[in-house]
Amino acid sequence: MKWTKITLETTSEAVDFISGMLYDLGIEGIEIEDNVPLTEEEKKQMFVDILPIVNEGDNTAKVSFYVDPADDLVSLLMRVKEGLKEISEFVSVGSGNISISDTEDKDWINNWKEFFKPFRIDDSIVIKPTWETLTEKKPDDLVIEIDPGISFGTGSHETTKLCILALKKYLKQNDTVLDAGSGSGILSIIASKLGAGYVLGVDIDPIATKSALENAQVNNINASEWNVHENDMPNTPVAFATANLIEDQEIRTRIGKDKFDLVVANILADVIIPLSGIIKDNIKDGGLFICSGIINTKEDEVKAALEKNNYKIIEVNRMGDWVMVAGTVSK
Ligand SMILES: C[S@@+](CC[C@H](N)C(=O)[O-])C[C@H]1O[C@@H](n2cnc3c(N)ncnc32)[C@H](O)[C@@H]1O
Repeated sequence: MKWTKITLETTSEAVDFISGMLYDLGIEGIEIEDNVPLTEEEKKQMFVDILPIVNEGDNTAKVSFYVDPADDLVSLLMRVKEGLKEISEFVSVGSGNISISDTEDKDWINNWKEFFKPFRIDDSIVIKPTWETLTEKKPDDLVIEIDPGISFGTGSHETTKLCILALKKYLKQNDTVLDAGSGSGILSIIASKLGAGYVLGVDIDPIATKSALENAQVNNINASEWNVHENDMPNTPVAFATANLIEDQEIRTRIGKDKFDLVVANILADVIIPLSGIIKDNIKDGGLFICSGIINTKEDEVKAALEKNNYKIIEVNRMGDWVMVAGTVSK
């Protein structure tokens, strides 16, 4: 199958905002050609879902992404242009020229693999692509093996890292966990390995739920402690779909009194804001909502939504242009 490749010509300082805007439009697998050299630390943290192609140079950049030619390209490009206009109000977007070309499926589905190498989230959590060999391992390392396929969730994106660090800090042994927008299953798997009693992953994308199941198997997650469900109502907010799943008797029994100890959602600010209100009823008194996928321009909106819904915000953490907010529920 041929894909349509869209390339935006822009500036280095606009790249993160444009990536966030495309991400808000549901576009993943973005490719960046950035003419500002990265530091060694930045290279380590680079978002592998966004392939880094780094040149020395002049502050110009190109952001490319791929769409199915059957999609409504005209509407999408109009939304991209509106997004560029909004971004240009606070940062230079350069020429903003857009070019369109065709490409083969395998070009972008597989070539990112060469950039995805084992890496550390912190001093004890290591993410390893399933096809790589780990050369340096400490005795207490928790090694998670991941093949995200074309789903989101290599662990290298700042939002995933922020969620992993929060899970490590707050998850208690035997907690019941909902991973809303589970993608490759990376957060579900880590929650399970950190001692969760039961984890339910939910994703709108059937390719993601399949990949999450495969990754759970690779990581030897006990099927009785883990489950992933497809949100088969694509136009329904994840919270409503989740509430439906919670009607499932087996799941109700597993999570106990229909409520989770912890909900983690790395989706998008625009999904998290309504989700925070709806999901609160499915979080135990004193339980925790960890949310990320929030570009920094939306931090205040998300915090206001949590406060309005009576969460007590206990932590806000930031990495690059991305934010994680954690709030406890008190009824
Ligand atoms: C940013 S990815 C996060 C993946 C993984 N949890 C991580 O942290 O790397 C967001 C995921 O949410 C899913 N998603 C978006 N909207 C959703 C909805 N309404 N219901 C369920 N999943 C949704 C997407 O398909 C995607 O896999």
